[in-house]
Amino acid sequence: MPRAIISPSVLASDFGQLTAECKRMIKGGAEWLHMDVMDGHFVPNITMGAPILSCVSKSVPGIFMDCHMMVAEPEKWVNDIADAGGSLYTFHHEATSDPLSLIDAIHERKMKAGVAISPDTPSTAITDEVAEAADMLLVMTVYPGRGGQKFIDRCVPKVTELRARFPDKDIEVDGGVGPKTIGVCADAGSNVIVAGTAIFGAENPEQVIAMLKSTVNDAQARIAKK
Ligand SMILES: O=C(CO)[C@@H](O)[C@H](O)COP(=O)(O)O
Repeated sequence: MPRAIISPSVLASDFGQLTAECKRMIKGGAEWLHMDVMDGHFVPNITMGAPILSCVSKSVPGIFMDCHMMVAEPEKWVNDIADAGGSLYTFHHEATSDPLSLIDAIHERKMKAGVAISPDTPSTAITDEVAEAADMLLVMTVYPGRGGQKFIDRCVPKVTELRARFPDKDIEVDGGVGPKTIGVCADAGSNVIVAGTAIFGAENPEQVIAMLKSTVNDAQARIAKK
């Protein structure tokens, strides 16, 4: 049964705050830290790249960096992100023509490989071969590009479809996920939860992390009994 993993999407305005928030989230129960890498091409924004991630991994020992590569040429950054200490390298299905070779390249550098689909990409775009080679599938529940957007409900059936096809795979949801939307995500079968605004905007982030986690674990137990 896939276990609940909470991966806060770290929001920070400087490096000191970034590392402090990562440490606070780990202390507060987060297993992973979701690092949004945006290149200004695949998405309009530019965020951080390998040099920042390298500093984070050195400053936060033991961190699991869940690197979400919102980039136009995901093949280009595998070595840099691996050298920077990336743990999971998730690329967008829409950004590559050869996902299997990319997954091999990611595994060669000892990172886990994730495949993301944007809201307009159907779950069937992820073939059985690609899903089986990958360690995680990411269903975006907003258009990639920035935090704080409204959860798109019509993306949820894609989680259900992928969970039915791949009962043991880690399935991540990302975008507008929080206490109001976790129920449908968990019931659909997602077990890796990314949340930015819902965690960082809360008075008590630890409570939100615990609530997200218990909702997923309860849903997974129900799904396993069916
Ligand atoms: O990558 C993205 C959006 O592009 C997400 O990781 C968001 O940054 C998550 O933030 P919230 O939607 O939870 O505020």
